[in-house]
Amino acid sequence: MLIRVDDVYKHYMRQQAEIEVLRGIHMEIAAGEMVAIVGPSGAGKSTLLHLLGGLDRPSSGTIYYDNWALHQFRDEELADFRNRHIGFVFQFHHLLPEFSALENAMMPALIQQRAVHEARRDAQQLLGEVGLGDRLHHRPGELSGGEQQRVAVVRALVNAPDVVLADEPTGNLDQAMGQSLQQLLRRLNEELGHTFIIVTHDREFAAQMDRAISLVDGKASAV
Ligand SMILES: Nc1ncnc2c1ncn2[C@@H]1O[C@H](COP(=O)(O)OP(=O)(O)OP(=O)(O)O)[C@@H](O)[C@H]1O
Repeated sequence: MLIRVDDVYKHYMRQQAEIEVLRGIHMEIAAGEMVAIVGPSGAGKSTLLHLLGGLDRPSSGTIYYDNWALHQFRDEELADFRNRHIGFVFQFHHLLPEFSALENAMMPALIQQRAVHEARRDAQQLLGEVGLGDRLHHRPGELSGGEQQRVAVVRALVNAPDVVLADEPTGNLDQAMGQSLQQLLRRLNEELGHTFIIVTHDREFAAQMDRAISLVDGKASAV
């Protein structure tokens, strides 16, 4: 699925003053690409990722997924679109503490009202692929940070989304765990062919991807 961002602006109101965070973003991302979004703190990287994921709406401009313009969807349609086509991985993985790794990973499939046995099969297979085949019934509190982050990656992939959006997925991991997660994301991109858009401060990680887009002063440019 081709993603096209056309002249997107985003401003926030703060203490009655308008701050313009994104000022006319243009970009295109092809199916299967793995793209880094880099830029200084406060540049609007997370803001852009939220807009791409339909978690928030631009102040003006349009985001297209193939021929669908996100702004044409009503809120509930957007939520459904998100659940079908987009997987999210955040820095703090937001796993549900009362549920096992397997149950957490199945959650988006159950929300999509897929059959429980299918959800379980897909989540279990992906957990095996990320090396957690023997951790299925552990709760998040019984897993290491890197293991929790891998569960969050599986949860993002379980509905076979077209696009995976990740916001600093390695941000709270130590170096070794961060690197192993980077390699895992790269391998999943190559093997499964999902499009990955990843906000990262890590230059080495950005350099491993197909390309990087830099956000500075509210505008995007190729690195
Ligand atoms: N909901 C909001 N209301 C008001 N201002 C906001 C809101 N969300 C973000 N901002 C502001 O927009 C700017 C961009 O924030 P954003 O989180 O997108 O930056 P970032 O590039 O992801 O930064 P970092 O690398 O530090 O995470 C910041 O100045 C931030 O304070």
